[in-house]
This record gives sequence, C-alpha cells and structure tokens, in this order.
Amino acid sequence: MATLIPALIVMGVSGCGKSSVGEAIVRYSGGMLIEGDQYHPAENIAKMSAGIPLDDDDRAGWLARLGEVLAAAVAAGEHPVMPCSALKRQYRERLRYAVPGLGFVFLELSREVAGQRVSNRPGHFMPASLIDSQFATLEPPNGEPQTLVLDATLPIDRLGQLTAEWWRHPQPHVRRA
Ligand SMILES: Nc1ncnc2c1ncn2[C@@H]1O[C@H](COP(=O)(O)OP(=O)(O)OP(=O)(O)O)[C@@H](O)[C@H]1O
Ligand SMILES: O=C(O)[C@H](O)[C@@H](O)[C@H](O)[C@H](O)CO
Repeated sequence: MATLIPALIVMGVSGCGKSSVGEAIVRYSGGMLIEGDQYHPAENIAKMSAGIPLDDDDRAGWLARLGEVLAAAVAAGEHPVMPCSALKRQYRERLRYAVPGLGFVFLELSREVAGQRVSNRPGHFMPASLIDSQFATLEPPNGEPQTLVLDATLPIDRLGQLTAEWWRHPQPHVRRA
C-alpha cells in the first residue's frame, strides 16, 4: 500500500461504529486492526461499566499506550487501523505526536442514533447513560490535518470503502458524506 498516512484512527462517540467500520476498512485496505478499547486498564472498564465517564487522567495512560502500540506496528511495516474514541483535540495531538502523519476518520452521528445503537447492543460494557458525556466531551476534528469526516449512518461496508479509497489517495481534510 503506497500511502502518506502510516496509520488510521477511527474516532467518535460510543456507538458511532468505530469497531464495525474499522473491520470494514481492514477488509478493503489490507491494513491491520488494533482495537483501542483492548488497551483500557481494568479500572477504566470498571468505571464505564458503573456508569461513570472517564476523565482526562483516566485516559492519559491509555492514550500513551495506544501511541506506543501504533508506533511499534508502523515500525514493523504494518498499516494499523485503530478504533479509538479520541474525543478531544488534545488526545488526537498526543497520538499524532506518537505517529507523525497519523490519519483520522471521524464517524459523525446524532445523539439520538448513538443512544439507540448503544441501548440495542447486548453484552457490551458501555451503558447508554454515558452517551451524554461522550457528546459533552467530543471536540469534532474540524479542519484538522489528514482527517476524513463521514456520515456514520451510511452502510458499514460503504464507510469501509470510502475510507480505504481516501487512505490510498489522501487529501488534507475531506468531508465526503
Ligand atoms: N453504519 C452503521 N449502520 C447501522 N448500524 C451500525 C453502523 N455502524 C455500527 N452500527 C451498529 O451500531 C452498534 C455500535 O457499533 P460499534 O460497536 O461498531 O460502535 P463503536 O463506535 O465501536 O462503539 P463503542 O465505542 O461503544 O465500542 C453495533 O450494534 C453496530 O452493529
Ligand atoms: O474515551 C472514552 O470515553 C472511551 O474510550 C469510550 O469511548 C469507550 O471506550 C467506548 O466508547 C466504548 O467502547
């Protein structure tokens, strides 16, 4: 894969489709999926499961670890695709520092649809009661470099295709659909 973007973060609030679309991107691009949620320490999962939103301190160690994991994968010649909420600009800057040129795909979704999706998803630690805090924390990546903004209600496969296409021929900031 010839690309200027070494790795991709699939970002957005809980329920926007980061994990589902990450899998589709990998199918269309040949990249390697690394699930960001897997690197949350047990305390973070316990907090979210109890309906308590994470704060900056809770996310700091997790983001540092994600940066290391991404950088190691890139150094090993992989093309990682990482679902990771990356809700605030300062979180994204930390990841960019770890992997210069890092790309972001922002899956944009309304509060209503996010709530419906999370309520209807069995067996996941994230309760729907945390959706409001996810939106309160979200700083959309408007105007940020190497960022693709997509309508998260498009079919998952289509989102994967659009992202893979953009990844092959990236433009600085694109709002496609
Ligand atoms: N584009 C889509 N159209 C319809 N349903 C979708 C779409 N994307 C995701 N979903 C559904 O919404 C739910 C949440 O998706 P997913 O788990 O991929 O989101 P997420 O952003 O990774 O969530 P979290 O951050 O909470 O893990 C799932 O049931 C999934 O099947
Ligand atoms: O930054 C955060 O608040 C967390 O990463 C959450 O976004 C969850 O991990 C995710 O949404 C549930 O899977």
